[in-house]
Amino acid sequence: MPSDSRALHTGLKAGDDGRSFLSDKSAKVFVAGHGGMLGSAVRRRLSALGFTNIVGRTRAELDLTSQHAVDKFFAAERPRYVILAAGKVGGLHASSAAPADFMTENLRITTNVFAAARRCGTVRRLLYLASSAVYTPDAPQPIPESALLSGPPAPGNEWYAIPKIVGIKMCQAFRAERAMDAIVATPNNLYGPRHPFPSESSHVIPALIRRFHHAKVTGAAEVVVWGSGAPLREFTHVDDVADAVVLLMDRYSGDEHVNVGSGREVTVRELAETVREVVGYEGRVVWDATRPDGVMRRLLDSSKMRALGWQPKVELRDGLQDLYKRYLQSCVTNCKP
Ligand SMILES: NC(=O)C1=CN([C@@H]2O[C@H](COP(=O)(O)OP(=O)(O)OC[C@H]3O[C@@H](n4cnc5c(N)ncnc54)[C@H](OP(=O)(O)O)[C@@H]3O)[C@@H](O)[C@H]2O)C=CC1
Ligand SMILES: C[C@H]1O[C@H](OP(=O)(O)OP(=O)(O)OC[C@H]2O[C@@H](n3cnc4c(=O)[nH]c(N)nc43)[C@H](O)[C@@H]2O)[C@@H](O)[C@@H](O)C1=O
Repeated sequence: MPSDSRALHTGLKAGDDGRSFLSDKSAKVFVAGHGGMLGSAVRRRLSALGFTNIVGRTRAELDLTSQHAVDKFFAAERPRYVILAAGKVGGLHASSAAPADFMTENLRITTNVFAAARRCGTVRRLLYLASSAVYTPDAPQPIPESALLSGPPAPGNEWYAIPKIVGIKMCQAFRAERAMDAIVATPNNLYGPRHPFPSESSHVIPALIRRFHHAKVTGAAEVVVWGSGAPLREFTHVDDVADAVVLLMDRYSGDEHVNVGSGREVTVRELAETVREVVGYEGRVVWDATRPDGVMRRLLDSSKMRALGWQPKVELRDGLQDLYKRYLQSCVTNCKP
């Protein structure tokens, strides 16, 4: 297996013509999932850097689960770079509530985009977004990239994790066949603007912002939070992850996926307290032990990403304050409990 991009798809890897990603700003970049939380952060970052030819499609315009539609799109658009940030995503409860949808949609999106990108023949580099969910709960902490496939993913989360492992392996397979310069970023829990705010299926941060806000405006005496409060999580702001994605597109071409995490852990209890303070809710927090904790700890070893020059900038409290401000702005039209 090649350890770098030498000889990958002759003429189609970043840098062959002396151009790195960041010196190729008029090239067409397809950001799949450009309307999502991470995809929109990547698009904002690329625009700010001066990229002039960013292409995105909503799901209504291009359903990535349809191979025919994806082939047609790639044949017509012929992008030079692809960032695959589309997929079915959700919190702890979401994938166990809809296992078949998580498996089929995420596998289809991955196989369709990889096949079409290869067939169209213009793609110099493709970056796939995996997830820290790929690691087994028994992995050493902080979790190195080498822990991949050292054990099964967390029970209940395999429907999301296994398609993500397939995505990582897909990149390695395409590299092994010298078919495409495909690389992988593996972020931990993300938060930021455009975080979806549905109830049961959302991640913890949007769920808590919404619940504390609703309790504040209705004068409720308590807010119920899931689990014991003891699990540790490493949250990373999407703007920091977007920086990592750009950096990898520019400087990285290797078989191994690259972890992306802020390096700062908090317990769910500390998170709930911070959200309570940011929202300004003065009532009690009650822990619902009938709800799952999920994995007790999942801290990534992101030393490889840092060695490439990445430095996360957004502090959790600042990111939460910004998110709550945006939530209040969106409440003008829609702020259901
Ligand atoms: N959020 C997190 O904590 C983490 C996320 N990741 C990964 O990062 C990536 C981005 O996640 P995030 O931004 O949070 O997710 P979001 O749910 O915010 O965005 C996902 C995007 O994918 C699009 N999409 C989903 N299905 C299809 C489809 N069939 N055809 C076309 N577009 C589709 C959505 O479009 P639409 O809105 O129109 O449905 C949306 O724009 C994902 O691969 C995720 O697994 C990794 C680690 C943590
Ligand atoms: C990155 C990773 O992210 C996800 O895994 P997760 O970190 O377990 O996800 P979460 O945000 O849902 O929960 C974090 C913690 O928070 C606690 N918690 C408290 N109260 C609420 C609450 O109200 N809602 C939710 N969702 N969680 C709550 C909850 O009990 C847990 O301890 C997966 O989607 C996984 O697939 C993935 O890729």
